[in-house]
Amino acid sequence: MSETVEFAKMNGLGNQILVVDMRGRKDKVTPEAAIALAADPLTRFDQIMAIHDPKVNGTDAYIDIVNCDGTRAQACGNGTRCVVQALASETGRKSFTFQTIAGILNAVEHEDGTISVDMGQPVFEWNRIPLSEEFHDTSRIELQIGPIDNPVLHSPAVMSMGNPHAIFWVDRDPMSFDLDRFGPLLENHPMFPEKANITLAQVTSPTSMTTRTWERGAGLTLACGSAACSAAVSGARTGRTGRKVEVTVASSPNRGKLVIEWRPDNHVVMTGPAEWEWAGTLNPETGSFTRSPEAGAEAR
Ligand SMILES: N[C@@H](CCC[C@H](N)C(=O)O)C(=O)O
Repeated sequence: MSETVEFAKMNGLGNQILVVDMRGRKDKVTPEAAIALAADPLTRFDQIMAIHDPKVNGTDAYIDIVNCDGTRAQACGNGTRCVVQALASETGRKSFTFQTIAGILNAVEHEDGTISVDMGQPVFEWNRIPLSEEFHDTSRIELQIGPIDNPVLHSPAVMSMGNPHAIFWVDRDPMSFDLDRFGPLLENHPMFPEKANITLAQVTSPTSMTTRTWERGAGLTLACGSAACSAAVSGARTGRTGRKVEVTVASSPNRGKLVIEWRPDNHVVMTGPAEWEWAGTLNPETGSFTRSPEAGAEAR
């Protein structure tokens, strides 16, 4: 049985995150542990952000991202902000460089407590998203759901922000769609050999939009940062918005906001909050856990 590690229950705009400290160890959080933690109402989460020792010079940590169904993800914007806040409060430092499966990310905590993460460069090539069918123009591909002559959702923009995303532009509040019905069908559509995160996005002005996401491996979450980045890129790419937008995440508590800028150097920078909730220890092999008494053990 492996020894326990410390973790923090956090959230990024309501996206439920467990930040797990795996530094100094060779093992990983197992899919079985993730599924067990996700099944307990107290530790129910969307993503685990497991902090490992750095693997390459010039980085502060390797981040292993695990969805609540036990699968691995290449990117998690909201979770990355949580990692920054956790490490900033531990070390007093303000800027960090992380490695994930998708590459190197730089992040900084600002004086007001908000955190900016450079999410890297969007990828539009069909075979790198990946799609199962060749499309030269991925700003609008042929894909629809609902009646053939009157589809409910159609012609998404597709891209990789490290992880695969499909953005369906809609003309009313994304909360008014049955995303819990269409999300699983689209996530698992044969067009996406590695599945996809499915987002509904509505333009509200040249500098603002509203989003709601069905996440690959996690389902309906309250917020998805990489989806907000993808929607912002798609908005600018198709001329719907400028390159810097305020994204209202419709499903998040109080319709929280992220600022997303697709910079001239092609990098996408996401800025928003992160919130610490409580701490505990867990077994990364089994998922058994204990909430630390000073953080309110009465709840367990
Ligand atoms: N919540 C995340 C995205 C998490 C990963 C996603 N479910 C996937 O499998 O690609 C975010 O804030 O970006």
